[in-house]
Amino acid sequence: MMNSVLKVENLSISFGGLKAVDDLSFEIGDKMIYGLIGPNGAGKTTVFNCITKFYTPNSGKVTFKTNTGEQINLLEHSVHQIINYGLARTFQNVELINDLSIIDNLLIGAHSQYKTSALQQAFLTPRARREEKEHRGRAMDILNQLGLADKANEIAGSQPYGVLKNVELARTLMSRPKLIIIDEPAAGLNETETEALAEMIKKIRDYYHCAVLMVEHDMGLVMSTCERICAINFGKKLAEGTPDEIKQNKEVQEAYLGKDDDDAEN
Ligand SMILES: Nc1ncnc2c1ncn2[C@@H]1O[C@H](COP(=O)(O)OP(=O)(O)OP(=O)(O)O)[C@@H](O)[C@H]1O
Repeated sequence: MMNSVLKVENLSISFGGLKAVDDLSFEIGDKMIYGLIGPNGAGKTTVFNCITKFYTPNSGKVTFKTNTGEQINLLEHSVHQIINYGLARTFQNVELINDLSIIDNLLIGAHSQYKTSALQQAFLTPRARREEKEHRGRAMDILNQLGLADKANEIAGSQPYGVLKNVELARTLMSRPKLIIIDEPAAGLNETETEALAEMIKKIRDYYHCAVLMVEHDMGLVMSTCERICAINFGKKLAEGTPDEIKQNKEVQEAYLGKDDDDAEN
């Protein structure tokens, strides 16, 4: 049996008469970079929204191995609890505070980790000051490790979109995640930025030993980054396997290109 960090079992959700996700199961191994792919409207974002608690599925189970090794059913916990258990996410549109520096944006990402109260922080008690210093040190270590140290004091709003995507990923590390879920990371990036992002995702996994689930439309990024891929269409699993297995799978090819390749080219 796989040593998994996330196990999705028989997940289903309907909107009116439409089965957006239909009895879907897949499993992500510890420290694995995993891709969930599918054509437009396949149900990827809906799966993502069920895992991150934005939607409540009609049925199914999502088991997550927390940073203390405990197995929990995510569907029974609040979003706030989930972050503390070691599950972090990024958004399709970068969600950073434009007026703050890059390092301050990372410090905001550490918010769930603070042990001092808001009042202690407001009055900068010695304990709060110590804690702030620790978090600043960790933020700087992360920026250093990921090659972003020279950007630490730059104002987020002044940076190109590609850099901000990397910063958003760096910020997730402040909560010491076991799994980072990334929603359509290539959206809005050019080819060079997408390649840089792929390198960043691999670095994050290698240095911080966390698994990554990427929900993505762009096959190039997924094929070059993921170790395993689950392809879905109409909410159902089409195939699961290595990038090569997925590339060669007839059903996946048909879902992306249409049944007749000649038609797809025209
Ligand atoms: N809140 C909702 N209400 C009604 N229908 C929805 C809702 N969310 C998603 N759907 C429908 O569920 C299906 C799956 O949509 P979803 O956004 O999950 O696909 P996707 O694979 O993420 O597509 P894309 O690559 O275009 O983002 C679609 O038919 C969509 O219209």
